[in-house]
Amino acid sequence: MVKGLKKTVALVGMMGAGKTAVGKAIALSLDVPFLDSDAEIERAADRSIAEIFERDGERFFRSKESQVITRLLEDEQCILSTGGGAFMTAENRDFIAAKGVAVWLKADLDILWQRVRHKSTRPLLQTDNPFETLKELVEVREPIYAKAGIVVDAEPALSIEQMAQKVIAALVAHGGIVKDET
Ligand SMILES: Nc1ncnc2c1ncn2[C@@H]1O[C@H](COP(=O)(O)OP(=O)(O)OP(=O)(O)O)[C@@H](O)[C@H]1O
Ligand SMILES: O=C(O)C1=C[C@@H](O)[C@@H](O)[C@H](O)C1
Ligand SMILES: [Mg+2]
Repeated sequence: MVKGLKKTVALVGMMGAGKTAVGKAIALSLDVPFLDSDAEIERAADRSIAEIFERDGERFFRSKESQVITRLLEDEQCILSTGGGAFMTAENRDFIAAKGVAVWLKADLDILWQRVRHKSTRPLLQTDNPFETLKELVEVREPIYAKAGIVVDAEPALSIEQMAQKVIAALVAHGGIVKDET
């Protein structure tokens, strides 16, 4: 049985990659806490991400995001799902590497688009051509996500639970992250 964590696992990757959905399933399976930086920011501000972007702007959101990630990485080991843009900031990447390990859930543009196209909760995609915006974000961000210590490919055929088990297998293969690897 694989249970417990020696260090916090920060899931990084694009909107729709499954950081939140798969992160919850990983935490349940490992019997560790699950935290989501987007949800923590919304809770602290008592407003949705869309409202925060609209009223206070992206800069304000990014500064809250860094604060929340710093705080959560100081707490008990957990599965930490980050927002899609969090890993773009060097300070966030350095802090994640110092306190835990980053896992990039790597999903291709088609999968991402299928998952985000009907949702209006992602302010960065409120453009005239959201598919093109998503494509541009993927192109700019992929080389930076690639700095994560572990990369797990999201195959379209895999369910949330199957993806969770694939990530856990990658954590075990890496060594030094999960507690009981027997
Ligand atoms: N492996 C999967 N199989 C089927 N559906 C999935 C899978 N992974 C995620 N989904 C679905 O895709 C949608 C987006 O996933 P999720 O919210 O977890 O993405 P995210 O990476 O947290 O995005 P964001 O950066 O915007 O928070 C959700 O509806 C989720 O249920
Ligand atoms: O990719 C991004 O920059 C974002 C992703 C979401 O998780 C939220 O953090 C927000 O919508 C910004
Ligand atoms: Mg999420």
